[in-house]
Amino acid sequence: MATLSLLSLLLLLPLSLLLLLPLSLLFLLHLILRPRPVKIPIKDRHVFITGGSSGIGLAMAHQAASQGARVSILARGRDKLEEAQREIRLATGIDVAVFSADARDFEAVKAAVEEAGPIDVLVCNQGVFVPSELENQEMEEVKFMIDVNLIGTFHLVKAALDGMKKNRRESGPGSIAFMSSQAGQVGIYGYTAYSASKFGLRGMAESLQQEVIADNIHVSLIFPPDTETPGLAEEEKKRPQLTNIIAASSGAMKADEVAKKAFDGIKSGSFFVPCNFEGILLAIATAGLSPQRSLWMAFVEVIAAGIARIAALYFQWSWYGSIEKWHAHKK
Ligand SMILES: NC(=O)C1=CN([C@@H]2O[C@H](COP(=O)(O)OP(=O)(O)OC[C@H]3O[C@@H](n4cnc5c(N)ncnc54)[C@H](OP(=O)(O)O)[C@@H]3O)[C@@H](O)[C@H]2O)C=CC1
Ligand SMILES: CCCCCCCCCCCCCCCC(=O)[C@@H](N)CO
Repeated sequence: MATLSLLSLLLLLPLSLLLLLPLSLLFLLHLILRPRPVKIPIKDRHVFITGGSSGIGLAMAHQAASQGARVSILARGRDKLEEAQREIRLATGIDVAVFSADARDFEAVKAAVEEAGPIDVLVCNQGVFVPSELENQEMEEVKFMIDVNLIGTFHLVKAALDGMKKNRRESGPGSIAFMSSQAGQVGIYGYTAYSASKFGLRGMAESLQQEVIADNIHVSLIFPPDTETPGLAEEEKKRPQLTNIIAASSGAMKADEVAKKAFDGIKSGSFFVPCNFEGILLAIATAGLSPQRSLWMAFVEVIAAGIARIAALYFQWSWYGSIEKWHAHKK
């Protein structure tokens, strides 16, 4: 009898410890996770999407309209805006409002945002990408990417925030989403300026979330891989071969799929919004001091941190291998 209970104790003890460890970790995380979970509805709300006349932004405008949102889209080109409007009307029977403005022009952005009316969900998706080694890129192109992708997003937030904060109590939680890129999580050959503009969005998003949380506004950062859009088709004409090789580490997606992931992330109030499997790995590997609302994701981040670092080092090994081979081949 005594030996039996000793035996069961010997077996049960490590077993219960094994269970207790993850359970107490989950409990601890449950206590400390901030900001708290939130749900952000789309239906009957004003969704304002920049770069909504093409690619990912257009796919998001489609989806928002068919989910019953009031949609506004902003871009520079009038023709593409009107074409997008026709296309969405044809597919959903819904009219989106269109605004022609350059995100680099603060006054123009302010005028458009004011005319559109208070925003519930702001999607800053406008973006330009001209891949090149920095050595072969003029400063003009560097500034172009920083201006449109990063400063343009500042313009939008500055223009929209006041209206978004007002009426937040009546109309429920609001969202500000930034379209980053997987190149905003890891530096990629040929993307010195583009990656800098997208990494900048992360610093902006982390700080902004702290500033607007008390106003019930929730920030999302979306990280798509290569996505089939008119923009990518243009980009591919001049992409350095090494950029192609390294970017192929993550599978390409369709604009519709990215738009769907983006809205799922926005609706669940997720701070990081990865779009594919590699994106989930990247999100875990680059979690850093980012806010996390999901208990499950926080748990995975803690448990997988070491493994994720090994995976990251493996990718660096493989990329530097490609770079070495490329230079050897050139000689
Ligand atoms: N496609 C991809 O592989 C990936 C894209 N992304 C990001 O997703 C976003 C959308 O990309 P994608 O759909 O491919 O791009 P597209 O080139 O297909 O569309 C870009 C949109 O942004 C608008 N835009 C560009 N410059 C400005 C500006 N200065 N002011 C206002 N609007 C502007 C364009 O309209 P107009 O030119 O008329 O102004 C267009 O509506 C970008 O931020 C991009 O960096 C992230 C990862 C991968
Ligand atoms: C730890 C595990 C890591 C997992 C895999 C890492 C894969 C990284 C691939 C990065 C691809 C970048 C594509 C940028 C697309 C883009 O923004 C341009 N098309 C311009 O629009």
